[in-house]
Amino acid sequence: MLELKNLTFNYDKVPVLEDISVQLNVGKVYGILGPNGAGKTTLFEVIAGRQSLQDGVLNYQGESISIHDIGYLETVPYFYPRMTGAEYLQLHQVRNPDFKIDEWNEIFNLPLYQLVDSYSSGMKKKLAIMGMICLDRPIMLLDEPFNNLDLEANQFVAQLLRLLADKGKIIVLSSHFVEVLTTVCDTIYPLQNGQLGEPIERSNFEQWKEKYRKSEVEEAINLADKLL
Ligand SMILES: Nc1ncnc2c1ncn2[C@@H]1O[C@H](COP(=O)(O)OP(=O)(O)OP(=O)(O)O)[C@@H](O)[C@H]1O
Repeated sequence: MLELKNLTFNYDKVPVLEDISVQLNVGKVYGILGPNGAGKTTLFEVIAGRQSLQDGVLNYQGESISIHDIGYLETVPYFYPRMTGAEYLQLHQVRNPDFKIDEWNEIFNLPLYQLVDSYSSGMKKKLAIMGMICLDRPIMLLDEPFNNLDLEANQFVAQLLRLLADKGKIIVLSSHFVEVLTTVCDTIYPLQNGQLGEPIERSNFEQWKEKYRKSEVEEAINLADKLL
């Protein structure tokens, strides 16, 4: 279990995350849904150790979390310049020599012997996903994993995340797209005003989607209608 207790984070005294407590279980896919600037990336970066833990507790299986427990897919993955896709994966393979690069690439179909600089954004995303699978960490955090992926890759990655959860991972992803989250997740947590709202469970997704569409989108479109 991944446990966040009273997690609080500020950027220069501006609060972004306020007293977040949640328990996330093995074998489940969790979605974090929040508007732009809600703090999704900050939350992932604090859990992944990219931002220091200012206040609160982060435990995995009852012990203080280690960065080696976590695989983190950034919204826009960073790659060293002048590196090929194969070299990137070989670096990850040091941690998991059993990872079969060529077999996995039969699925992702990337030009692994070209420089990553020459890849499209979607290709870079696929490479970063391969890297994360290779690391094979028990907790996988994915910030907007579907951005830049084509439809087929989108569907594949969605099912892959379910498969990884079924094989014992804790998967946490963010997306702006409700439809995507409700397809993949077991539970969705809204993040707003620095706090996680009540969890929405799969059995309530349909009902919640109706309400969500009405409250958020209709309000915005009514306002736009007045302004046009
Ligand atoms: N390095 C930083 N320094 C100061 N403030 C920051 C920094 N990074 C993010 N913020 C602020 O923290 C808040 C949360 O940002 P964050 O990127 O976590 O949101 P998000 O939910 O991931 O947004 P989006 O959906 O647009 O990606 C925003 O108000 C943002 O301006």
